[in-house]
Amino acid sequence: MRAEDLDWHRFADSHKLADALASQIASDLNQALGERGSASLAVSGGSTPLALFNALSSIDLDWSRVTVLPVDERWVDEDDAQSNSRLIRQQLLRECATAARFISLKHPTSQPQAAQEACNARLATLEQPLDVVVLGMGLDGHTASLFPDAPELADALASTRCCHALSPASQPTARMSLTPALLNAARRRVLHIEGEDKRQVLDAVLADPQALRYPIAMALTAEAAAPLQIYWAA
Ligand SMILES: O=C1O[C@H](COP(=O)(O)O)[C@@H](O)[C@H](O)[C@H]1O
Repeated sequence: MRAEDLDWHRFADSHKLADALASQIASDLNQALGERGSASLAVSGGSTPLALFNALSSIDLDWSRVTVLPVDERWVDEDDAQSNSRLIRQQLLRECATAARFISLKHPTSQPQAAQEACNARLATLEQPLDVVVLGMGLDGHTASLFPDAPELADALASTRCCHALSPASQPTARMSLTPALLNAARRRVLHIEGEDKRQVLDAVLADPQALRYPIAMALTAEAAAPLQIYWAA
């Protein structure tokens, strides 16, 4: 696959991107509510989605029938500044979106490996496939918490379950990540990246799409349920 074969949505800045992506997500969620009575949205953590969360939280839809969950979690307390759950609760589940149901990946175990069964059981209550998945990407090519230097990466990529625990050597905390099996089955799949440096990483991935070196390559598979849309801002 080449960069020009992907479904690119390019924006001059993060705010224009956030407004456009929030409108598309709201439209997808409304369609799901109309067709199935409920909707689901899996979002990334980190710093990139802040403007998106802000734009989405001000959109009026029936959030009480929407389930929101993180695509990954850092194994810290949910009130820790590093917690993706905390970020989503504080920045997305407010204003119009306060009523959304939230599914956390965090469990009270010291390591995520001990919570993998319980986390998979919790996720099994979700209606599948997910309606919308918004992935991010790090400069090392990781997406969700599928890190290139995690010993569990190959197992997570091959898993048929919903989530997998990983311990990336580069990260201060272990992680829980949704798996490609769940992420790639979504009705809408978006990769939200910003900056020239991340665009160059994506170019490198396309030139050498080995999933273990660049875990984001798992999202570029032709076997996914929907094409991957790239939302990029300079
Ligand atoms: O650690 C994480 O990093 C990625 C990328 O984060 P960003 O700060 O570069 O936007 C993120 O997508 C993931 O959810 C998060 O846990």
